[in-house]
Amino acid sequence: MADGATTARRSAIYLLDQILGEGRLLPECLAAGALDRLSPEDRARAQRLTLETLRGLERADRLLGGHLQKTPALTVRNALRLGTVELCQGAAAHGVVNSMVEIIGRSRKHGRLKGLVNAVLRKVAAEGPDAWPRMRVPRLPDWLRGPLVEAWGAEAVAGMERAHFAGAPLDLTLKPGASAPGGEVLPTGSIRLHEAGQVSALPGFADGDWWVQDAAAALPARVLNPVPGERVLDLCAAPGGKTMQLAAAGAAVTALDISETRMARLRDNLNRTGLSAELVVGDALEHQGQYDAVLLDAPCSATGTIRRHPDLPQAKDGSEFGGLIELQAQMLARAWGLLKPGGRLVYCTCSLLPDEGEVQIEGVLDFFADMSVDRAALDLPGVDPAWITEEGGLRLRPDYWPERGGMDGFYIACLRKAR
Ligand SMILES: C[S@@+](CC[C@H](N)C(=O)[O-])C[C@H]1O[C@@H](n2cnc3c(N)ncnc32)[C@H](O)[C@@H]1O
Repeated sequence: MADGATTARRSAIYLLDQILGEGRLLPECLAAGALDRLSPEDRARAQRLTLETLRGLERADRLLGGHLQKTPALTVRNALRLGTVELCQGAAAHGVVNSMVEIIGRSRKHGRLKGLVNAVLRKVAAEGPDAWPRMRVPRLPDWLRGPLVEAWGAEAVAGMERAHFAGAPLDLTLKPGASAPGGEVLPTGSIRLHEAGQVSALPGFADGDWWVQDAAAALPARVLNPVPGERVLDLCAAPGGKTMQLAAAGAAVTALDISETRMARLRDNLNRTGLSAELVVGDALEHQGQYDAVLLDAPCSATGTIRRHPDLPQAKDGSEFGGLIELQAQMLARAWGLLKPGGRLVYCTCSLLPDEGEVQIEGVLDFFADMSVDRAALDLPGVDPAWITEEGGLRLRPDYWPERGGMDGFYIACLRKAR
C-alpha cells in the first residue's frame, strides 16, 4: 500500500491534470469530491503540494526544459513538475524520486516512462535546489499580464507577481469584544497570522470569536459602516464574511445569494459565530424591497485573490470575463433601485481589472442623476489616501503592504442616493 506522502502526491498530480488540462478551478475539483477519500492530513498535504506546484510552475518548466527532448503527456509532466518543486524546496531526494517513479510506474498508460521520471528527477535533484532561488519570480500568463501592465504599469505588476509567488498569510476578522488567537494587528484592524496551521484548531474558532477574511475583503463592510438597527441588504452574500461583519455591527441584515450550497456555508458560519441574518436564496436581479444600505460584492474574475488561488490564472484564459462585467453592470443598476432615498450602496469586486471596478463606477455615475460618490466613507483607519482613485473609489492591490505580506486585490466604492 502507498504511504501517505505518495497518496497525497498522486492526488496532487490528479488535481494538476484537472486544472492545467481541463481548465477546472481547485475549489470546483474539491467540491466534486477529488480528495474525499483521503485522511485530513493527506488532503491538506495534497492541496498544499498542488498550490506550491502552481506557484512555481514557470521555474519548474524552465528547469525541466533542459532535461527533456520532447514534452511528455500531461500527467507525466505534472509528476515531474511536482517533483521538481518539492526537490527545489528542500524535500529529501530519495523520497520524492521513489514516490514519483512509483506513481508513474503503476500507471497503465504511462508506466513505461518511469525510467525517464527517475533519470530527470535525479538530474533536477543534483542541480535544481541551487538554481531555484536565482530564477526569476514566475510571471502571470500573457492573457492577464498584458491588461494588468496596461492598467498599473510593469513595476506594479512585478510587485503583484512577487506577492502571488509568496502566497498569503491568514487574516481574521474579530467579532466585537472577542480576543484574537495571537498574530499581528493590521492598521485596518484585521488580525494576521503568518504561521496558522489548521484553522479549526485555533483558539476561538469553536466559540465563533472570529472568521477568516483577507484584510482587503474586510474593508467593504467597514466602508458601509452600518448603524445598529439599519436595514442592510447583502446582495451577493455567500459564504458570508461581509454578512457577519454587518450583523456583528448590529444591522438588520438580509443576506441573498443565488447558490444554495454557498448559502449553506453562510448558515454554518452564522451558527458558529452566533450572529443572525434573514437568508434568501435567489437572483439579485429579481429581488424586491427597499433598504437603508446595500452591499454589492459582485461575482467577478477574482483576479485579486491569486495569492491564495494560483490555479486561477492557469485554469482560465479571460474568455468568461465579458459576461461577468455585463452582469456587474446589471447588478449595480438593480441594487440602486433597492435603495431608499438618502441610502448608500457599497460596490466591490475582488478583481484587479479596472473594467470590474473603476470603469463600472464611471459608467453608472453617468447613468443615474441621483447618484454621487461618497469619498468620506473611505476615510478609515489604515487606509492610505494614495489608494483612493480619481472617481473616488478605493483600489487595493496585492503589491501593497509588501513588508507585511500583501493583501488581496479589491475595488470598493460607496455611492450615495440623493434624498
Ligand atoms: C464574491 S462572491 C461573494 C462573497 C461574499 N460577499 C463574502 O464576503 O463572503 C459572489 C457571490 O455572488 C453570487 N452570485 C452570482 N450570481 C448571482 C446572482 N445573479 N444573484 C445573487 N447572487 C449571485 C455567487 O453565488 C457568489 O456567492
